[in-house]
Amino acid sequence: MDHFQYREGQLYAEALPLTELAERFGTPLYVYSRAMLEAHYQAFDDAFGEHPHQICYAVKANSNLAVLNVLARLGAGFDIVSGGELERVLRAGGDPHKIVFSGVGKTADEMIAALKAGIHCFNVESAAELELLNLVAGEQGLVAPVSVRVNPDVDAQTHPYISTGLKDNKFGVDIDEAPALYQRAAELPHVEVLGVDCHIGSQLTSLAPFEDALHRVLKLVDKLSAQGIAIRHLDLGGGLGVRYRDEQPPTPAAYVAALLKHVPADMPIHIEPGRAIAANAGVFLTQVLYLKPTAHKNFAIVDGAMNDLIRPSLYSAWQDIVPVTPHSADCRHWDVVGPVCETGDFLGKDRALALETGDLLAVRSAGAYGFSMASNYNSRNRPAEIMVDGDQAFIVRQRESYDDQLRLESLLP
Ligand SMILES: Cc1ncc(COP(=O)(O)O)c(C=O)c1O
Ligand SMILES: N[C@@H](CCCC[NH3+])C(=O)O
Repeated sequence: MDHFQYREGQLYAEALPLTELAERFGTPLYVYSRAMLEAHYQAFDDAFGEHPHQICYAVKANSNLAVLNVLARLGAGFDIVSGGELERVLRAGGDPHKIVFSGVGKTADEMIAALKAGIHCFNVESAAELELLNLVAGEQGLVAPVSVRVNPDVDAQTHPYISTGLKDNKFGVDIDEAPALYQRAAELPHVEVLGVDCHIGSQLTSLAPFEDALHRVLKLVDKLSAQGIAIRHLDLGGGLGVRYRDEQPPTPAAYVAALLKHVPADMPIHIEPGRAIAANAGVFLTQVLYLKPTAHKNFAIVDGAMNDLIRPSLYSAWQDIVPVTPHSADCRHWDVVGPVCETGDFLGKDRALALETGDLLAVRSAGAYGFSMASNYNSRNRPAEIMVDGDQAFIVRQRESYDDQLRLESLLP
């Protein structure tokens, strides 16, 4: 259910009008719906039924502590890719035993922190990483639980920047080379083989690539079993897409059903959804500063920019932009652009909107890869983040101040 709905001519977040949130907290502003985060998580969890599983929310999608905490309370695990994400999960009350650690460039320090925290599994992405992990774990007097992230060479049919399961991509270990690496892992004293991991890309809108990848993973599991290496879980990654415009991604239920069709009933499955949990649970609220109609194009200059929400600039991603209080000023086509000094600074192009200066706009589907990819480019303070829960709104991250931005810098003596 969409909890960003119009009521009496105003867009609401759950039981609160967005106009009220803009007044109280200012713009630009990220607004999340707790009910939607929970419902999206629950949809995955319910879909597994009795099948043993762990949903490891991909922290990179939205790493706000309150978001992580809401999910941790539901029993979520977490997929992390850095020491910073580990720290966030721990501070948000996440269970370290439900953390999987992905990423091609884990440092020794990050490995140590994760080992000490007692994470569930390292998703190892290269032979060199496996050797370092073994060494580091040995030095700590510990054994590192591992899966090898395999690259199955499957085309995820998504934007080339967010495809990860092709031979050309930097991620994972060529699936044909995986048996040898597992053999090596089995021989190393300070790693213990737990599972196989695979993540082929993000914003997938059909099931076929997931199923292709799964077939290849299951073949590998058989091969490994013949080698005497038992696999105790499958981590099938994240990547389920969402509807930004007119995409029709499979539901979590259909996605999970497609996986379960192929996997033996006693084989635990981990998945790492990020976007499908967070994207549509958030909006990015921005206010029109100036209208600049020209002979060729109409520009609506808003107070939110590419530093706050970079997906449109980075991937030419389309996100819906809707008026918070629709009115009947004359409707034109606008490029909705920010104050940043880059031609590529836009939130949307050629949008049919009736606009007046001071209007509030909501960029939909902004809960994932929104704030988590924000920067201070042009020395702009990053926006505040608000979590709405029914008729209550909580500041879950304050708006940055100039002092916040400059705290770590200093002049020469
Ligand atoms: C290893 C890994 N797991 C999970 C995810 C989450 O992907 P998504 O947000 O598309 O579900 C990503 C990002 O693509 C990833 O790299
Ligand atoms: N950041 C990307 C997705 C990359 C997923 C991370 N592996 C997006 O906004 O769509």
